[in-house]
Amino acid sequence: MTEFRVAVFASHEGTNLRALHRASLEPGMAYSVALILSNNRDSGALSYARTHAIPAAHLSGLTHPDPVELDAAICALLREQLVDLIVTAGYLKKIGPLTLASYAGQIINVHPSLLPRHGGQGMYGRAVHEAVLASGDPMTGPSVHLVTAEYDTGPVIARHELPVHPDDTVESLASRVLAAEHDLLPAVVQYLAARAISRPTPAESVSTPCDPVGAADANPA
Ligand SMILES: Nc1nc2c(c(=O)[nH]1)N[C@@H](CN(C=O)c1ccc(C(=O)N[C@@H](CCC(=O)O)C(=O)O)cc1)CN2
Ligand SMILES: NCC(=O)N[C@@H]1O[C@H](COP(=O)([O-])[O-])[C@@H](O)[C@H]1O
Repeated sequence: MTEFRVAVFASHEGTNLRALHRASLEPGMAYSVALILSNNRDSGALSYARTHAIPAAHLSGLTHPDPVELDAAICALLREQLVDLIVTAGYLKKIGPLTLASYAGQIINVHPSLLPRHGGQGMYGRAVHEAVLASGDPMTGPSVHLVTAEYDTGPVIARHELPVHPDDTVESLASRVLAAEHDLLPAVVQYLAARAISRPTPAESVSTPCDPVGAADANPA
């Protein structure tokens, strides 16, 4: 493998996407941001893609009302773009079973709390920091984890622990955690890219097809 191609999924501003892309341009970095995908056609993430000439797509319930077809379209685009790793960063929709099966072990997410605390359905953005403050936790910080079927339940790959200050607000906590995400996520992606490039791909390894039959065959029940 000579190039490690990363797809970034974002729903709104995409500050993590920008940090990942900026980091990828530094000397010695082993990955490139090859595709940006958003479920929000007005997102800052798609604006960033346009201004930086990064291939991008809006795929959502608007473009594909049927969730199964949306899942298949996302998976097919990833295969077409020869993506090696998917990063969800501020992406607020569930990755579907077809894409999960086709990219098992190749999808990571950044979450703004120390998982497994304060994750799951409804736990995104402000709600996470509100939960941290309400719990009285002395520590918080971003987690990067493998993406599995249910929200925020995959194995944690890395975390960055930060103290919660007595005078912290949702805004001050969000700002400090987000800044830590912008360092942690590129470091994790760089590690995964360098590891993949250092390991020759076994000749017999094949990508798992996106079609339901192919995916099922590849991962028999
Ligand atoms: N299959 C998976 N998909 C995704 C995961 C995951 O772990 N498995 N992580 C999320 C990111 N995330 C937390 O890090 C997260 C995002 C969104 C939600 C949520 O409750 N979303 C709402 C819809 C919100 C909206 O449409 O504006 C919902 O599903 O009701 C929870 C956690 C990315 N995908
Ligand atoms: N559970 C998902 C979640 O809360 N994701 C969070 O969305 C924020 C915005 O990201 P962005 O600035 O990169 O768009 C980030 O803090 C990210 O951890």
